Formats: sequence, structure tokens, C-alpha cells
Amino acid sequence: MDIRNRGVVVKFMSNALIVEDINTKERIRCVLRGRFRLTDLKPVVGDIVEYVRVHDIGVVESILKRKNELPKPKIANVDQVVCVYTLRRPEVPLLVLDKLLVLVEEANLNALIVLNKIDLLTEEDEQRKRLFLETYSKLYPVVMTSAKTKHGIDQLVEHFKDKTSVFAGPSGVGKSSLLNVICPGANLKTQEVSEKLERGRHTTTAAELLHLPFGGLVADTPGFSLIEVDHIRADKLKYYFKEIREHGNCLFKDCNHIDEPGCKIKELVEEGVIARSRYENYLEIYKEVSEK
Ligand SMILES: Nc1nc2c(ncn2[C@@H]2O[C@H](COP(=O)(O)OP(=O)(O)OP(=O)(O)O)[C@@H](O)[C@H]2O)c(=O)[nH]1
Ligand SMILES: [Zn+2]
Repeated sequence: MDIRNRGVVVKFMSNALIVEDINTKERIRCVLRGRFRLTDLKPVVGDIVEYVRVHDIGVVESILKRKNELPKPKIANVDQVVCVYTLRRPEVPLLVLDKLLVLVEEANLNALIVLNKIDLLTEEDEQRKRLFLETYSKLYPVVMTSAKTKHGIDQLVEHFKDKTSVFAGPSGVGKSSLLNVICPGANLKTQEVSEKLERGRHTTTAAELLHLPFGGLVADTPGFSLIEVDHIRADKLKYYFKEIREHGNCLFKDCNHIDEPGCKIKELVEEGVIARSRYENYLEIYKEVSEK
């Protein structure tokens, strides 16, 4: 009787995949059992598979049910999307972060918010920083970091421990820099200009999962930096804003919280329970997806 082992698919190569054994952490080159040719279901990075050893290679027998699945980068069983944001260099509009969080909620994933480049913040930014923390730490875990001075990196590491993470966020916020700090040796090439020009190609190649030295896995790609919400239906948007989803109870059951009478959400914005910027961005995205 063959012994079935379990492992995580960490990488794809031309005609084989690399599976990291769940128990031994050994990386084994695997091929797929022939019957996979007959189905549409193929393993992706992040999948947990069952495999048997045949001499020094493995043969993948089956794929375990996925907890979740990201289309781009193609990756399964992600525990958290690490949403990186900066208040300076670049100064990113909150709308960009709120759209990203909508995508994370839509995919039913957990978000970790990282406010990076805090070394660049001055006293003038104190107010904006406080407002940012006030708004988001009610909703998601927030960590403040500097990839440059290493401030907050210990705390960041705690959040990555024993999880499968993927970075996301707009260009230039420091995703690759943070990855290189928490995973020395990852050596993300994406910082180089030549590579950046090939970005289109880079984002279409399969992600690879890297083993973190303190336990856990992280995808080597900059995640989804293209933050596109056009596919979302306007009447579904309310489910992808955490605080709006959690405070229902409007006069109309199907209230979209725009200008309906007896809207509880609008009341909560007035009372300061729901952040005004979040509600305004909700309205903005609602408008955007209604007009398409
Ligand atoms: N001052 C400061 N600069 C930083 C910090 N983190 C990253 N940078 C710089 O910001 C620039 C962009 O960093 P990247 O890590 O390439 O950003 P990215 O998010 O991966 O960008 P894309 O690959 O375009 O998506 C680089 O010049 C980094 O050196 C930080 O915490 N503080
Ligand atoms: Zn309402």
C-alpha cells in the first residue's frame, strides 16, 4: 500500500511542481497522476495535495478542498492579504485602500493593513496618521512599519507567523522591500527598473510560495496592485464594507444606504460610529460601479 503524504504546492516548473511536505518541510519534485489530464481541476500554488513517493519524486494523487482562491495571482488557501499603504511618497488616496479592502472582502479573505514608510512622517502628518489608525484599527489589524529603519518589523513578523500571506497595494508603497526584510534571501527582483518594464509579464507568471524563516509562507509576487472593482454589482457593495455589513437594521431591508429614508448607516456616520471617509468612499465606489 502506498503511503499518502500531504504537502503544499509551493512552485510550478515547466513539467513538474514542487511540493513542500507538511510534516518534514522537505521540498519534493512532483508530477501529476495521469488522470488529472481528464479533469479541469489542476493544482495551483497554495493547494494542499496528497502525494505518494516513487523513488525520489512524488506523484500527486489528489487536491484537498480549497479554503479560498485568488485569480490573480493564481493562488489558493491564502490566510491573509497584506494591504500595504503609505501616507507619503506616495501619498495614496484612501479610496485606493478602500477598494483593495472591498476586493479582499469579496474574496472572503482576511486583511492585515500595513502603514509603511512611517520614517517619512513628520509632526504635520500626526493628525492624518491618527485619523488613519482610528478609522482602520476598528476594522482590521493595523501595523505601522518602516522597511528602512525596521520599525514595527517584529510586530509584522508576528502577523506572518504560520500563515500563508500575499502582499497587495499600489506601486511604490514598499511591498517588495517589506518582503525582503521579513524573508531575507527572497531577493525580489521587482525593484529593478528593467523588471518593472516587464511587469505585465511578471504578473502573469505563477506565484511562488516562499518559506518564512520563522514559520509560514509568503507569495513572492507583489500581489494584486491593479485595484479594479468594475466587476462588482452595486447592490452587493454593501456586503464588502465590513462596518456597513455588520450594522444592518435600516427601515428598508434592501437599503443600499444612499438616500433611502430610515437609513441606519447614515445615522451611524453622523454619530461618528462609522468613519465618514469610509462612507464617502462607499458612495464613490457605488457610483462608479453603477455607471458602468
Ligand atoms: N523611506 C522609506 N522608503 C521605503 C520604505 N519602504 C520602501 N521604500 C522605498 O520605496 C521605493 C519603492 O519600494 P518597493 O519595495 O519597490 O515598492 P513596491 O510596493 O514593491 O512597488 P511595486 O513593485 O511597483 O509594486 C523603493 O525606493 C524603496 O527603497 C520605507 O519604509 N521607508
Ligand atoms: Zn441604509
